[in-house]
Amino acid sequence: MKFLYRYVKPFAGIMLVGLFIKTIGTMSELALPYILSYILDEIVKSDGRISMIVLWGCLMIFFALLALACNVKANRMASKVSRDCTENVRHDLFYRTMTLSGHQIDTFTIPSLESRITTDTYNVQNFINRIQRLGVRAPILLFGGMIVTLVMDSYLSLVMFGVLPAIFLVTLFVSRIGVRLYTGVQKAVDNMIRVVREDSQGIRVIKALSKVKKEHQRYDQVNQKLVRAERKAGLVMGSANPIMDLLMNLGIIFVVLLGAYRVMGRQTQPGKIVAFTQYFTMISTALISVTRMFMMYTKFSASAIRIKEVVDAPMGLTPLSEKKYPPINEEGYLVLDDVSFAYPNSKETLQHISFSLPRRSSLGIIGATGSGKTTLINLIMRLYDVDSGAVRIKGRDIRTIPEEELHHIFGIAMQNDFLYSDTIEENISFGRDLPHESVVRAAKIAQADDFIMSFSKGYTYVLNQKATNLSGGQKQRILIARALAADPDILILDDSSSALDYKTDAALRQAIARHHNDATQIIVAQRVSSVKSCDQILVLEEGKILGLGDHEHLMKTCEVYREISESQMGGNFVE
Ligand SMILES: Nc1ncnc2c1ncn2[C@@H]1O[C@H](COP(=O)(O)OP(=O)(O)OP(=O)(O)O)[C@@H](O)[C@H]1O
Repeated sequence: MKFLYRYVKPFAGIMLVGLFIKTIGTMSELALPYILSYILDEIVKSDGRISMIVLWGCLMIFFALLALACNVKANRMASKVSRDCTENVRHDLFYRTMTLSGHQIDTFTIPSLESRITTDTYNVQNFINRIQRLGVRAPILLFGGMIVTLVMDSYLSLVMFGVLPAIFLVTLFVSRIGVRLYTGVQKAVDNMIRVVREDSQGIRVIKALSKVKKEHQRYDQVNQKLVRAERKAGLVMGSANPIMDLLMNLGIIFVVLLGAYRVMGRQTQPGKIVAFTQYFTMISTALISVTRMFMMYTKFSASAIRIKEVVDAPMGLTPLSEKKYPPINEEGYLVLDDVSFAYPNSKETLQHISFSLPRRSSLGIIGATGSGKTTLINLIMRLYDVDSGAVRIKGRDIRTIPEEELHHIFGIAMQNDFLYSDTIEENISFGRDLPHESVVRAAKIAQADDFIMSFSKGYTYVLNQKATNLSGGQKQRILIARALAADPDILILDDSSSALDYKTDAALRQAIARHHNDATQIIVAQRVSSVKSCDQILVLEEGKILGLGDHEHLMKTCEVYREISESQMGGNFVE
């Protein structure tokens, strides 16, 4: 796995030390049955001097303690390596997930990205940990045990080896079935989590529409599916270990019976039989571990590939060379030049969009739902790249502007943006360490200061998850304050005042016009009243421009705009 090698490489030294310690521990374990047989067959039989028995007994205790100390130390080192190594994988994976282009996110899908960061990294951590713990121990016990027993009594060893293939085949079979069954259990768990998530998010509407009983039944169904999957897995896997124990016990019985026969014929000694039973347990346990490691490898490599796909995904939106997209000397501050765009596997969402927005002017965008308004904003912010045409700011193609620089130009509030479960202050400041005065100023302009100050804790009032302790209009005003707080050059309000009453909406627009007259504004709205005073209004329909101009111009020239306007307010607006 070349991809993981770069993450494991920095820990190669500590891993080697850990493996060396593990080797000493395992060798010590391997020595114990041999010493035992030596005590029983040689020392007890020769003169039985108690001092010698104590001496060899102490040696056994020494090896047992050495094995314990080495294994504990090596296991701790293995845990550290797997933890630190996976931390780096997770770090890179999270960073890359955050820097994927819109196209890439659509292709990977969000649930899949979530499970790559959680389940897949967990599988990788588990494997790196196990391979260090068992990767040395199991082969040494397996092959070392075989060699020692062959040296002690080759005849008995061959009998013992005869049982091993049966253990190997049963382990392989059980592990294969186990993977399949537990994948089924995992799917059932995912399903249950999905239903719980949906129901807990929609609990209010479920209650309001008296759907509690129906949702209860839906939950019961997925819950029962999970129980059935777990029962099936439990039944099959529950008999796996006893079968394995049975095979091992049968092997031991063979060894003891045959050993007894050979002891009677003076071909071997009783101490060796005792040692053989112990070696047999060691060897078969090691064999089971090796087989399971191979099965684990399949799961691990699938997860590693899924992680690699994201970490090594080509940087979708890196700045491109100005040679390819040279700056243009033009009047407009924000210019869209014949832009067309389609989402993957979809028909063209935007077609031939052009407009030029002077600095400090405002653009309203209006159109039916699904007409492409948000998509246009996504392109202006370069969350997606245009398929053809260009978006330019101050004559520079945005594809040539580094992401950090580009995104500093914008302040944006979207309709369903998220709020953290944190203080209102932090939700407005948004990790930008803005001074308190800037936060308050933004909240005042966003018409949010009054309701914030009505909370006893004011700006330190803590929001619930998903801000359920705020009304829809209050949430929108906090989001608008967030967009305003850093004094952006381009302010984008994407359907972000839809929950405000007309009066508050009008006050908000006036305050923005007064305090942010330096900013170039783009306002996406469903209400004509929200865009009426903009310098230019863009009317979109099915991704095409139907009209572009100010309110008066559009009322005369754009039938769709006139219809929307008249249907909403009979052509007149309450400000
Ligand atoms: N990530 C996406 N992948 C594929 N298609 C998408 C994606 N996002 C939006 N679309 C589609 O693109 C079209 C335009 O969507 P967009 O969100 O831009 O419309 P909108 O005018 O902002 O709508 P609304 O007013 O309802 O927010 C819709 O048909 C939508 O289904």
